[in-house]
Amino acid sequence: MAAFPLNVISMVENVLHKYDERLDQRLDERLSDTHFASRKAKEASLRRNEAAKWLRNMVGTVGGRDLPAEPSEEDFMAALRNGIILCSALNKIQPGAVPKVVEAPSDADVLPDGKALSVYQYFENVRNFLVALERLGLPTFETSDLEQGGISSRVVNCILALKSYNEGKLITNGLWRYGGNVRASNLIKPVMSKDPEPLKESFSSANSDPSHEHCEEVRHLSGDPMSSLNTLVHEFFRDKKQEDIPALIESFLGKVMEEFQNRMLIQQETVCFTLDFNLLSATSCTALKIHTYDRSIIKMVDNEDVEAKQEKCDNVKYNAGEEKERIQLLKQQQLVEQHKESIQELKSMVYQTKTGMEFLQKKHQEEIIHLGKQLHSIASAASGYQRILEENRKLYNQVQDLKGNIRVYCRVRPCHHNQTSVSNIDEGSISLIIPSKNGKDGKKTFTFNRCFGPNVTQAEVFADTQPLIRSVLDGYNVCIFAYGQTGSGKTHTMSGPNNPTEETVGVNYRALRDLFLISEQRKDTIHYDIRVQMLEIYNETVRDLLSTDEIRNSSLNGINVPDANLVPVQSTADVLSLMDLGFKNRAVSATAMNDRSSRSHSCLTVHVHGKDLTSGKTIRGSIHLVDLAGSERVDKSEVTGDRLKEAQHINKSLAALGDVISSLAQKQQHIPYRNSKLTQLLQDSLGGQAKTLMFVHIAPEQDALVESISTLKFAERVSTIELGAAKVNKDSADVKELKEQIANLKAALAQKDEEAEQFQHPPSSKSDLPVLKSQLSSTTVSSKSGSRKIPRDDSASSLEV
Ligand SMILES: Nc1ncnc2c1ncn2[C@@H]1O[C@H](COP(=O)(O)OP(=O)(O)OP(=O)(O)O)[C@@H](O)[C@H]1O
Repeated sequence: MAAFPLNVISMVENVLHKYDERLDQRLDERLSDTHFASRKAKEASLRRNEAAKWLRNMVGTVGGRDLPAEPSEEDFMAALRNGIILCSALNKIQPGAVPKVVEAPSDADVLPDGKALSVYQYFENVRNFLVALERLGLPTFETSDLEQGGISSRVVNCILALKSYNEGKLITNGLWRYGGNVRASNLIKPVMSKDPEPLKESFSSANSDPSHEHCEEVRHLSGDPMSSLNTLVHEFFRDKKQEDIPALIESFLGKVMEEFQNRMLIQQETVCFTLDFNLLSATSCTALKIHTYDRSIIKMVDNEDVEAKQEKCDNVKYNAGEEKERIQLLKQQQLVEQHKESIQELKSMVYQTKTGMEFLQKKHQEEIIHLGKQLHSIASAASGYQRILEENRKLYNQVQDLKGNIRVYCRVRPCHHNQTSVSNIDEGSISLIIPSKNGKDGKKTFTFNRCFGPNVTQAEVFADTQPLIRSVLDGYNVCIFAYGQTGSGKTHTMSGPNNPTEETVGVNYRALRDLFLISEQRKDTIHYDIRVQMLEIYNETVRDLLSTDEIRNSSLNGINVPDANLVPVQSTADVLSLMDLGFKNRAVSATAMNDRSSRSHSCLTVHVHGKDLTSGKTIRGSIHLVDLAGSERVDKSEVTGDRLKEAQHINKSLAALGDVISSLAQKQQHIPYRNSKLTQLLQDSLGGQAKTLMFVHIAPEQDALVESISTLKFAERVSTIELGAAKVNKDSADVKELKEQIANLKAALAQKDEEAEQFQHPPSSKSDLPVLKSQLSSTTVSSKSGSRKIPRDDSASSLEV
């Protein structure tokens, strides 16, 4: 039984070691992170350095080789591998512990195969060292731990235990006990045994160990600190039966493990607490060390002197200071790590934001392109809308053409002073402000085919008139006349201002220019004969403005003034010089209201006779460009005498025009064309199958409001007149042939007349001739002028000039 204790201790250590490993493993699992691993490695290197330092102090240079102060794990193991340093250190502490140390060979002794000697040394020295340690009850290690891949921490633990043993020996003067409460290092790291065999095997091996008695003996002799535990165990098992021992050991170990668990729990809690402050293993070790040292010191107080205690305290404080520095360093490192992590996070946020921005930019670009496309389609839809509006207007005009209504365009000249009576003008309507006595101004709106404001140019006004000019060359009768009170802009529209420029020239000039342009374009297919007539109606008398001589009354041209001069023209310039002549002849006199006011109605008529060069068909068209005299209120114009008479005539003729228009509007049977020369002149254009356009003019000044309203009312009535669809004045080939036959007959008849006159003096049958002449008179073509008289409706009797 006496042989058991050592092996029991060893077994206890094995069990504790296993248990400790399990605890470590659990802790490692809980604390498994890279920081912990690195700190563990640091801790191991510190411990290794501590062991190396102590060995250097103890043995100095061995075999000419110096152990490095801070060796790497590999260097450390290599230095200890031959066991010389270890044995030397142990012999210094416990002289003779290793009786024979195989020294390192000198260079000369080195065998060619140096490895063989090295293995021998290693085996002998290390084995002896471990046996000696075992005898001292100190933790040992496996010989293989000194090899590469061995557990170096066991070796370090062993050396540090030896160091503690030495220190304890010094302090307690040889009474230091390894193990029990005072074995500080055991609390930090439980002692490792070289032999973790199962319990039963340990027993049997312990039983068969022949050296146990010797060990016991040595322990007693050397004052071995294990002796008390051994004695205790020995005493405990002395009276026990052999077969009960395993059960007893197990119960004993159970108690030991319970105690160990409690201690480990404290360690674990300390580690966890330290973890909470992110100061992992270093702090826990430090805390445990301090705690252990403190406990050691407290225990030592009873037996040790104050000096030793003080030294220990200093040691502890020094260690604590070092640990504090280390903790601070770790804290800083951790802060740096945290900052690095934050920077990393920020970087990833910046990257994400950048990516987001790029995505948004891309999306915005796509949206802009999409919007651009939409805008484009809206713009084209808008232009399409404008085009449709324009087409609508044209269609409306075409409908008007088909219905034969007189087209009415309203034009407002610029206001001569600030107060205007016109509130609004848009494309088809004009609104006038109607002041009322109660201060609430009213508004009256009039609708026409087109309305032109004060800023509309001459070209824009003519643009809507242009298609009518083409119609003249296609064989239609067209009448454009300007109506409005005196000074409202009639002459400006029809002729332009005094000394007109290319931009300001009026409808007359533009119409004629177009006529010549189109006739020139068609000259290869149609030959046009264009003649101009210029008349005025002054005080109910029709005057030929193109004749300075007496006006002949001989030509019959299918117009209402057959005897007026019809002057052939080749170009616009010809027409302009004729117009000059006509204006000079026109009766113009100054009035208080408008010093350019013409006191007569003027009418420029262009007759077009076209002959198709291939078919021989002929067409006749004409255009009347009429500038009516201005209506005026006699009382307002302050005229007397002749001027009063002129004004009365003008008003009378305009009233007659109004009557004709209202009769036409009411579709009456009898239309009073004959009531004035003006209505007679315009008869074809008002009631016939012509295309008629009236420019109604408004003076926007407020004092002209009454005239403006009556003018616009009159114009509205005019716009309702249906003329019937316009017809082309075309002669068919048959009619043409008949006309030629008539001409031939006429010539033959004239010839016969002459012959008869020659043979019969005085002719007895002369009375027949007038009858024949009268029968033919309506179809006679003047050989001088080349014009013809077309049979006419009774109501459209010719005007006398
Ligand atoms: N649209 C316009 N733009 C600029 N000036 C204009 C316009 N219409 C008329 N005027 C000017 O107003 C004045 C009167 O115009 P205009 O002589 O044409 O009137 P009118 O109706 O012919 O007069 P009257 O009936 O007495 O002959 C002229 O000086 C003319 O230049």
